[in-house]
Amino acid sequence: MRPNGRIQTSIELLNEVQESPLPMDRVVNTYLRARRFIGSKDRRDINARVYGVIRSRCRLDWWTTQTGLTAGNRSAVLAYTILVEGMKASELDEICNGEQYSPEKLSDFENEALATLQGKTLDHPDMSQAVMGELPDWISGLFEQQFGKEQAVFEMAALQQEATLDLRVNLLKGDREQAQEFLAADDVISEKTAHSDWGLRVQGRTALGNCKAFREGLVEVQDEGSQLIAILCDAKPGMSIIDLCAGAGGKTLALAASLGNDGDLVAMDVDARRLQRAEPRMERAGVENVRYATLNNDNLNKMAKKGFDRVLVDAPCSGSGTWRRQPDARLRLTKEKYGNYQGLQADVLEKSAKCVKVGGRLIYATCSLFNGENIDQINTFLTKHANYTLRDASKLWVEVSDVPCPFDGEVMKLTPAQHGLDGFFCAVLERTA
Ligand SMILES: C[S@@+](CC[C@H](N)C(=O)[O-])C[C@H]1O[C@@H](n2cnc3c(N)ncnc32)[C@H](O)[C@@H]1O
Repeated sequence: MRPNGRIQTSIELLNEVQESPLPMDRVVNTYLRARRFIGSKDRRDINARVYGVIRSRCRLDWWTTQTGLTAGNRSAVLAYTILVEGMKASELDEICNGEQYSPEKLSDFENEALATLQGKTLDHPDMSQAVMGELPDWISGLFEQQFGKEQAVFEMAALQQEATLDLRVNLLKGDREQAQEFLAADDVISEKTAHSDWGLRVQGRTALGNCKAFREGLVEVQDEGSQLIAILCDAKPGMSIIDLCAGAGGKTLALAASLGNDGDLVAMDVDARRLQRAEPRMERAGVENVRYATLNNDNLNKMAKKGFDRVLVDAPCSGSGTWRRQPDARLRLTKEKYGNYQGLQADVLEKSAKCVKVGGRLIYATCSLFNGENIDQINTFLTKHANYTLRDASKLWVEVSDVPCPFDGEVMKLTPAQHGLDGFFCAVLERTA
């Protein structure tokens, strides 16, 4: 592929990402899978540009607006080639020749505007905090409210970094030392994670599908922060547990390992297709005691009759804590969607309350950084449910792990800037009557 073909493909791919309701990584994979003729070097180039543009989209739009260009995928990619890739404006003009597979020829206006970007850097001192933080204004405002002006800058910057690749070792199949050996045999170097004693952090990027440790279920991909939520569930062999928003089973797998295949584990979700994706993962991991149930009133009533030791509510949320991994998600979140998530969270918390037995625990978690989805939900719940009490999570931590507690206070709040992990929230409530 020639450079102009790569640039045009990047523009087309960004158009597809914009039009699809699916997460960016799925759109990119589907697009490239359908075009096997695109070679590996071209793929790497296109991938790097497409993700680079999304990660710097607010700053690129700031620049294109300054120059009078219409903000859009074409302008953003063209500006990116100059501001980030260091291409000369004259070279860009030459290669955008309008021939087959090339971007449309640059207009005189585009040409002049793009030429003014040459020699400039992506960052500019006149950019607002929101633009520098690569967030829409209203979300930048939420960060400021939440963390204060100074810390908000660090949190927003941390969300722009690439996330690490963390694995959870499946204790049903082996331990961390064994997993490290297996991975090393496939040239994957890892180190033990600091806070989760089930975790390994992989150096660099790797195709895990080629590793025996992954294929045989000894390791699963799971951010260390997400592992800490499973640790706080304090699941023990023989317990009964519902994972109420199990999705494709990330946390169910961790809970299953704690149960050691002894106990009753129910994976529920409103989305039956997501639950189906959990099944092969459970099989690979050697999990034998999980049952699946759609999250509906009938099934909830059945679960309520039984009463469970633990109910994990890994609630649907804005996902703001995971924006290092999904840089497109921050551009897709609207005020309306954010409000809807809060409604869903209150609803699912309410539903879960009746499934916990007296003395049992309700564990509420999100991968959001915002109080509106986190502590505010817990406070509202507690005002309505006098039979629940908040257990101090940092004290509980000492009972469940030998590793020093990675957070302070009654609830777990992890942030990319403070912990180097995805952002997570977790509160443990105990049913007293
Ligand atoms: C954060 S994800 C769960 C991730 C999963 N626990 C894991 O560790 O891989 C939230 C899940 O909540 C489910 N969910 C539950 N109730 C929902 C509702 N009312 N509307 C939308 N999604 C809901 C979604 O289908 C989604 O799978």
